[in-house]
Amino acid sequence: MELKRVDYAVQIEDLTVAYDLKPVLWDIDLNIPQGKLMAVIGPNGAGKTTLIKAMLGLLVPVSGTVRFFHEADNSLRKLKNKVAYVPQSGSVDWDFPATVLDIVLMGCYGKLGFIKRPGKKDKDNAMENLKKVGMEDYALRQISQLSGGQQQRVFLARALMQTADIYFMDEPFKGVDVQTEKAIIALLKELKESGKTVVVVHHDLQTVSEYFDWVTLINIKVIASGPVEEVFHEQNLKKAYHSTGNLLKSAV
Ligand SMILES: Nc1ncnc2c1ncn2[C@@H]1O[C@H](COP(=O)(O)OP(=O)(O)OP(=O)(O)O)[C@@H](O)[C@H]1O
Repeated sequence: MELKRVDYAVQIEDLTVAYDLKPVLWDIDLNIPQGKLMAVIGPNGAGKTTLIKAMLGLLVPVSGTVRFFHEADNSLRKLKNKVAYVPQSGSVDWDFPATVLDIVLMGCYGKLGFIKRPGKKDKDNAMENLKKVGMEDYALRQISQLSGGQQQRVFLARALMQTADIYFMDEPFKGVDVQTEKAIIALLKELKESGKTVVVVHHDLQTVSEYFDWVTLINIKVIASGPVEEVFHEQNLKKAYHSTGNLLKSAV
């Protein structure tokens, strides 16, 4: 029987990351197949944000390799149009003068190069993406004058400008209301349906089965990774969260 070749968006091998010599990710081996909508879950301080940053090359690991789309050259220069990143809201200092529209238009700099200015088509596209996240009425508002949840939606619109192949989102539902959360997950599912890979740091265990088709549980090490219906169960959750209680209530 011929084995089907799996196309991976990300392949991580032997990844160890430390801050001040203290390892916070230890010997991570992880493959993320293309076209999955994947949650990264684990307790506070488990290394979820660090994992995303290490994948993106924003941190220098102690050891290990990260490969995107089976490419040998993983320099950010090569990948900048393929990878989009929505950082945690609150992790960016917005104390500089820029409108919501300016921020969203930054999403197409990779495509434009640094010299070309965005034109009418880019602006129309930016407005379209602001509409998708319900923020079109705020286009000319200063970014510093938005709530955390609204800023998060603007980040998302900016990521959508990038038409990347893989999207990394660090807690996109943090500080957003239920309606916005539903709108964002509908968008992420749309991205997945169009063949994109979406990796989301997520905290709400009760919504994992509803939102995602793939999940990685981490706590310094990878506890489990795979289809939600196979690996998202009480036993793995207890290992990841060092818990003895029922973490899932009636979620699964
Ligand atoms: N810049 C840093 N310098 C030193 N230690 C850090 C730094 N950033 C994170 N850490 C530590 O590394 C560990 C992993 O942090 P990380 O932010 O990746 O966890 P997380 O799983 O995303 O947590 P949370 O769910 O609380 O956001 C934590 O113990 C944290 O205190």
